[in-house]
Order: sequence, then structure tokens, then C-alpha cells
Amino acid sequence: MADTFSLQRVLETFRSSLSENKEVYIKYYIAGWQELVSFMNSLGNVFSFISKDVVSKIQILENFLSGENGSYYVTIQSMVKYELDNDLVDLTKRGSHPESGCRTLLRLHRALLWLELFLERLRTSTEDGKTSVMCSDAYNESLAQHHPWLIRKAVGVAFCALPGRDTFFNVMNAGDHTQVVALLGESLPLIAEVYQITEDLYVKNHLLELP
Ligand SMILES: CCCCCCCCCCCCC/C=C/[C@@H](O)[C@H](COP(=O)(O)O)NC(=O)CCCCCCCCCCCCCCC
Repeated sequence: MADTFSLQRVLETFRSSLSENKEVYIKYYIAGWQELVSFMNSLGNVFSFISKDVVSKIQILENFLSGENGSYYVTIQSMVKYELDNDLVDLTKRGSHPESGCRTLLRLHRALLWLELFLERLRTSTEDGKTSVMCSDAYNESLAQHHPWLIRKAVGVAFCALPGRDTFFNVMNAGDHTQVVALLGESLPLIAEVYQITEDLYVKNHLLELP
């Protein structure tokens, strides 16, 4: 993985995560998150409590993927089927499977909605738009509903440390502002599609409230 973040690469990883018959490859899904983590790290240490959590979730999924049952973890669809068929998911309260693939991925899935909402705000923002406001509005509409008070507070503090819109656009390494906006326009439908496919699968299997 290259050191500098590029929005283009995030787009490519999420594109690779969709199979021809619209299944989602876990390998690329977590690679996309890895790229986003490296971006967040470049923004400063205030975000390290967030990136640590994402990294540990990526690690859990990576371990499943490279473990002896790895072939069942190739796509989100195969993972859900395998873990449910074999009673490997704590469905109502945490018990013998506190770190199932299904519940771990659900956390990232919820965060993907935040990302989608945030990037859409960024894409349509005007020059005087404040990234901290875009971030927290997107957060309140998505992830916040799943976080306890203390985390919401900490996240609020982190948002205040976000760089302005200009810096944000620059660190995305996707050219000038117009090009970034165009690339965001190209990325968002893909991210939304990955999100929706996962959402439908989780709804169908009653997995949206996994502890
Ligand atoms: C660049 C701005 C970064 C702002 C990030 C906003 C999202 C806020 C997420 C806050 C997470 C707080 C840390 C703790 C979380 C956990 O408690 C909680 C529950 O887990 P548990 O059930 O195992 O206990 N974990 C989660 O909900 C997963 C959170 C994942 C957050 C991912 C955020 C990644 C942000 C990537 C930034 C990329 C910017 C995009 C620019 C192109």
C-alpha cells in the first residue's frame, strides 16, 4: 500500500469489492477501510482512538479470511450464511461469539453510511462549508444512534480538530477542487451500492441489531 492517500484508490477498492453477481468481497471491503484509516491518520493524533477501533475490526475480519475457514469469508454473503448456519453469531446478547464476522462487519457497515452522507455533503458543499459541521451532521444521522454518550462526546471533540474544506480537498490527492468533486460524484454511487447490498442482506437475515 502506498503511503499517500488517494481518493482514486478508495474508489478502485470499493469497485473491486463488487462481484459480477453483486456479492461483496470482504478482502476489498476491508482494503477500502484500510485506505480510509491511512487518510484519517494523516489528519492527526486526535483521530487515533477512531482509527484503532477500525483497525481492530479490520484485523478480526482479516483473521477470519486467512484462517482455516477462510473460504467461507470470501464474500459478505458467504460469511453471513456460514456463520448463521453454524451458530457462530451472538444474536441477542454477547455470549460465546462476541466477535463474529457478522457483528464486526455491521460496525463498519454503519460507518459506511456515515461516510456516504459525509462525502455527499462534501461534494455538494460551497467554498465556505465547514467540514466539522458536515461531519457531525452526517454522524448524527447515522452512527451516533449506535454510540453511547461518552463516545458521542469524544467524537464531537475530534470533529473540531478537522482541517478546513481546502485542506481536505488537497489531501485527497485527486487534483483540483473540480476534479475532486467529479471523483466524489463517481465514487458515491459505488459506495451507496455496496452499502445497500449489505443493508438488504442484513435486513433479510435480521442482523441489524447484533450486539
Ligand atoms: C476524517 C474524519 C474522521 C471522522 C470519523 C467519523 C466517524 C466517527 C466514528 C467514531 C468511532 C468511535 C470509536 C469507537 C467506536 C466503537 O465503540 C464502535 C462500536 O464498536 P463495538 O461495538 O465493538 O464496541 N465502533 C464503531 O462504531 C465503528 C466506527 C468506525 C468509524 C470509522 C470512521 C472512519 C473514518 C474514515 C475517514 C475518511 C474520510 C473520508 C475522506 C475521503
